[in-house]
Amino acid sequence: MANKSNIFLIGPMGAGKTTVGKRLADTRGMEFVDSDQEIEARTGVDIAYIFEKEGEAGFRKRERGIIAELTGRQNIVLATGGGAVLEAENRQALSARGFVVYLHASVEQQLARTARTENRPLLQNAVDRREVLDQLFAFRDPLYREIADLLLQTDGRNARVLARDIEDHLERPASAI
Ligand SMILES: Nc1ncnc2c1ncn2[C@@H]1O[C@H](COP(=O)(O)OP(=O)(O)OP(=O)(O)O)[C@@H](O)[C@H]1O
Ligand SMILES: O=C(O)C1=C[C@@H](O)[C@@H](O)[C@H](O)C1
Ligand SMILES: [Mg+2]
Repeated sequence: MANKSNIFLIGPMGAGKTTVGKRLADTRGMEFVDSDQEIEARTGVDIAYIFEKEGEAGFRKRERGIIAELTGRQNIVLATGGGAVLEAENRQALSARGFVVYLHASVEQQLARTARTENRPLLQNAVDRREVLDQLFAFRDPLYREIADLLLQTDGRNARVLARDIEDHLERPASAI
């Protein structure tokens, strides 16, 4: 049976997974974990460096290990990386072990919120960031939807309101979710 004591946030870069996740964990008194930050803390280097040394494949392997471990915990709010849903193994673990919230954002909004590219090597050297975000989104949106228990549009909505929306959904009787 799904462990609904965990809340897993998925969605593209700039959807607000880290920002909303922290806020939600604070208000619910839950532990907040971010898979990107966890990978950096454990390796002692940043994501861009891992991409540079090991390629995207190396990063995905580390991400898979972290997601397998973190989804085994209880009572956490987990903000995942934008590409976590690419791996079938991650999708399976996320959907089986928690309540999955897809934070949706239009490419326009993603673009505005990802001006800082340090932790986003896929955007760092892009000639056309919009085109990259467009392509990633076209491929990944169905994967996010596949495992989402709840989809929230984030365009023009602030993190406080979004965290409260998630809270409201969780307070509803299971049959209404
Ligand atoms: N709902 C929101 N409204 C306005 N700004 C936001 C909102 N959510 C996040 N932001 C801002 O957008 C930027 C990206 O947010 P955040 O890092 O939380 O995204 P993310 O989904 O975790 O991205 P990534 O997949 O790259 O980790 C931050 O500067 C954050 O302050
Ligand atoms: O969308 C992606 O593939 C990524 C998003 C970030 O959260 C990081 O996990 C990394 O930059 C890759
Ligand atoms: Mg994040």
